[in-house]
Amino acid sequence: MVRRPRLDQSIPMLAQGYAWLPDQRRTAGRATVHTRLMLARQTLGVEGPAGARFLYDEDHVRRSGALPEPVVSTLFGHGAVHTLDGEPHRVRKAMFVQLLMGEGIGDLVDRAEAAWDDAARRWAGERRIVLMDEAARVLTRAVCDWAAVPVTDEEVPALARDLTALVDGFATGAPRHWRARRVRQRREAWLAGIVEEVRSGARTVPAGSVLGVVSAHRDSEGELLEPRVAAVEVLNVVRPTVAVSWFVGFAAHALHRWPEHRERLRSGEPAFAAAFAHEVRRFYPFAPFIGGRAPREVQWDGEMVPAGSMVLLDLFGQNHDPDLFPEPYAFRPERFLTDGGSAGTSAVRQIGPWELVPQGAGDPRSGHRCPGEDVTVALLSALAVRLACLGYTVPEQDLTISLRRIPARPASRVVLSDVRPDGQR
Ligand code: HEM
Repeated sequence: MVRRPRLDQSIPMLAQGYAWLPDQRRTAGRATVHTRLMLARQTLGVEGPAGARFLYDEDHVRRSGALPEPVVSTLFGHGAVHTLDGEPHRVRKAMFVQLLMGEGIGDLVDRAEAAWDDAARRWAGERRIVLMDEAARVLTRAVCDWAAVPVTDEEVPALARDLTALVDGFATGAPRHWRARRVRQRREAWLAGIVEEVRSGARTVPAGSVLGVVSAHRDSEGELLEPRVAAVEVLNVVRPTVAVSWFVGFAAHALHRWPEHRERLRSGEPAFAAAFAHEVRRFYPFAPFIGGRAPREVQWDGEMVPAGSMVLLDLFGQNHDPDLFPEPYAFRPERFLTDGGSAGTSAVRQIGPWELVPQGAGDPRSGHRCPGEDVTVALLSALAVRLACLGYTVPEQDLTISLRRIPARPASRVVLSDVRPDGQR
């Protein structure tokens, strides 16, 4: 039996960030911990493949009405796929799977590479650049073109800032939270207007594009989505794609700390680039945990979980579980390769659905696992290779990554100077 705290732990959770659940597990000496969140609601923290399986079973945990209002009003949007269960979720999720898990993502990657190459020529003329901001612009340009969201080159920097703000403000009471709420109101209204233009025929979009598919999507009742909800779902493609800029920042951090990986990335060996992307996603803190609410009393790990309790899966904790990833605090892309990672002969090893969980666990087609994982790995692999091929200097700056800040990032957002697209360092 694990000790159950009486007081709400929301403030310690926000103060400790990614270390909050791992610390509680260390104190309790076991993988399952009890705590209280969201006005003292009983909360169970789980970790590991069995805990993940438990959470992804809809008999045990439901999402509808469970996600905290501040997260829905900033990161996901009201009515988002993240907040649905059962048949409504299945129908909406199929739309995302169709858009994000097929061959179309090659086109998105090509656009991102072209936008990066354009930007890199400009960086060469500048005294210094902030890499995470630049990567957000590159990704905004690419994903808006790919998704058929109409944005001019002049509008890209402001949109990139807004999309970054939506990601940056979900887990804090600081001003960046209130900015994210305002941005969401404004950008949803803008995109809802565009959806209405598509539906009325005033705007034409390529068949199969994100904007076209979401505008025409019918829910489990056969109804079109309200324009505002359609806008939420277009943002749920565009916003997280731009969030890959966090991983680009972490990739630069890794290349700075462990420059021995640069040469192999530069060689363009696809398996190594993918393994590097997986290790960046595993090693660095980004999505802290996921959760939902128990619809009825359930049992887990010898613990009674009352109806209405929150259940959280510790994503950061599981990605650093030594039973799954030996020496979890060593940055080793080779852990994701066959043949111990020997150059030229290795491929990416099979990764179990409940093992590596930076973007959730299980099957993205049937559960809530992120449908954008293929997009993330493809974009991150491509941009990490380009980053490794770039010549630059890393000037004096604060590259520390605080585990207390959610979402974490290098404090300086990675400043580069003397950038040379030719790759001479
Ligand atoms: C930037 C890196 C990304 C991270 C760290 C990330 C992380 C996550 C996490 C943790 C979830 C929740 C899983 C769950 O609740 O079980 C999720 C869901 C989702 N992600 Fe991502 N994601 C990323 C990129 C993307 C991209 C690039 C897209 C789309 C292009 C995307 C679209 C979605 C959608 C639509 C959902 C909701 C799935 C559902 O509820 O069924 N994500 N993501």
